[in-house]
Amino acid sequence: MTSAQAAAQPPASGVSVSAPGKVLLTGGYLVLDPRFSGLVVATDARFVVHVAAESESDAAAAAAAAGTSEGGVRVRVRSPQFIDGAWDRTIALPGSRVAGVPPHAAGNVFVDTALECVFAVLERRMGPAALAAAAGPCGLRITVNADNDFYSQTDDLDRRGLPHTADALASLPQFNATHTRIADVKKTGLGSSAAMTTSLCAALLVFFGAVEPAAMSVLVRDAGADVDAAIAAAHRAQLDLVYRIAQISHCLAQRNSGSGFDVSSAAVGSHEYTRYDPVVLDSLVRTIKETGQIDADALYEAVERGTWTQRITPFKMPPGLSLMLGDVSVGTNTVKFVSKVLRWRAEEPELGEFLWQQLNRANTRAVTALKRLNALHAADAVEYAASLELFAAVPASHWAAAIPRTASIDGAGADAALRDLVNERLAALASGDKAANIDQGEALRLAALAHDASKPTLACLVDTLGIFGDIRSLLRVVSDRAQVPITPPEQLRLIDACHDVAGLLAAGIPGAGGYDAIFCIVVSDEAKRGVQRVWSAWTETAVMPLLQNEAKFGLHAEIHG
Ligand SMILES: Nc1ncnc2c1ncn2[C@@H]1O[C@H](COP(=O)(O)OP(=O)(O)O)[C@@H](O)[C@H]1O
Ligand SMILES: C[C@@](O)(CCOP(=O)(O)OP(=O)(O)O)CC(=O)O
Repeated sequence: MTSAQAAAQPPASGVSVSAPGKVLLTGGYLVLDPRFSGLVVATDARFVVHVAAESESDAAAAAAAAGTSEGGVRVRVRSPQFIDGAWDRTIALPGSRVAGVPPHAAGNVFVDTALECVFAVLERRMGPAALAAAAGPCGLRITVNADNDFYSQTDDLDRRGLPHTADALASLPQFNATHTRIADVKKTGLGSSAAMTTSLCAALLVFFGAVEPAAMSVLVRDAGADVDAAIAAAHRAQLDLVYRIAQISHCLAQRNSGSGFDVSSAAVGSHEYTRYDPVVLDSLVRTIKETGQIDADALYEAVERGTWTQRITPFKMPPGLSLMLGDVSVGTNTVKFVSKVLRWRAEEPELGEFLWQQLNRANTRAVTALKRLNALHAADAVEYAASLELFAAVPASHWAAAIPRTASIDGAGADAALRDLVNERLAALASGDKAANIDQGEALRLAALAHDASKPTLACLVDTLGIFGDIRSLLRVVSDRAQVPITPPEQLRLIDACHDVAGLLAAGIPGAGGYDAIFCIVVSDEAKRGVQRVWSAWTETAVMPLLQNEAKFGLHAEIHG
């Protein structure tokens, strides 16, 4: 038992824990397979979950309304941003089964599964009587709030007569009401269920003393700092406990699909993610299939003794680079996309594997280039700043035209027939693309600059621009073969238009692709404004700039009172 567990007197005014949203920049689909990894950036849009002991007067009023006050720990969950954001629950002890209680008995599968998983683990650790006592006589009140970026705000901006701009978005109240039911809200693709599940699990574990608040930020705090090794190890183990419970709970709630990169970034922030081997959940999933219920033994076994093989390597955007996300508000059905892509992989296994290997190479090169930018900045900040400035003076399409890439695969050792097939598709798909027209003198000047050995940062920036282009091209071939609109022409046209902006470094369609959003990485404020201008003038689809910045950390806890 840790010191945190021993001091299990819940804080009087409760606990707040927040977790960030995510953007998967590279590794869509590949990251479902533990052989490959993805780069996920955590955003500063956060979910905030507050857990507190229910006051006696509120509990009495609720019990009177429900006509009951008995039967396990009462938990009232509220999401005030939704017209139907109310879920009243009892959690039976012993057993930790969750049941709905009128008048708000309707379920929320992510909330219910998180409650059941956390209580089942706490029950094992603390015993049912101590857990019930720690919950207090009146039960718990849980409040869930999400930053505005998680849901499309365009309807509310229209209602208020405001334009679809970043400034107008910034003027909206925090945790803006959506005026809608939770099932009808338009999501932006930042991973609401993962951020909600992770912050909810963490807030409960902190409230009951199983995890110390300081454990939440252990990875950020301890990076390079001189900290007590034993405390750091204890905190890492506690963060790992949160991670495992959140991962299991989210996985069960979304019926076993998904690589878990979204829960992982909600827990620890931006990183390169290689998924856990799903075998760790086999026995739990099997018992659920057999009985329709979560088996507490199998759950406890997976949490406390399971072999979790995920690899998490923290990542930070290089200095001076900003991530932008344009919400296109149409939406992608990720589960449907994933099942179609996997079906195609089974139909064309050799081509599929070949493309996965090519994509993996391009994804790895993208991450290596971004990491190299960090290293170049550390080595010579003056050269770095000067190169950023040179790069930002020229439209991305001009750099691309001056340093042309063939977008073809030349890999020695690659299967020649597969290589020819992919190269043919790459060429055919690119044949209608708009090419930038720059005069030869300008092309020569830019090429000389990009190859100037005294400007390694500039060379790396130009290379990064090309690598993200290669990723889009390869995803286009996957999209074409699998017949899944991962790279829809509308989105590619928008990305093309963004390449007219000076200072655009990279662009793509995050995660599963499709119609959720596009991302851009820019190297200057002027470039940010340039991209925003392209988005606001875009008439083919509405593009809403989200208030995107990289999160500085994953989970974060605050204790009240
Ligand atoms: N503010 C919230 N309060 C409670 N539950 C939420 C909230 N936002 C999202 N959720 C849960 O997450 C679900 C949406 O998850 P999902 O469709 O997987 O979208 P996403 O890709 O954003 O995670 C909702 O149906 C609900 O169960
Ligand atoms: C296809 C994927 O590899 C990436 C999906 O990324 P998104 O960011 O599109 O995810 P959602 O928020 O669930 O829609 C599936 C996965 O890894 O889970």
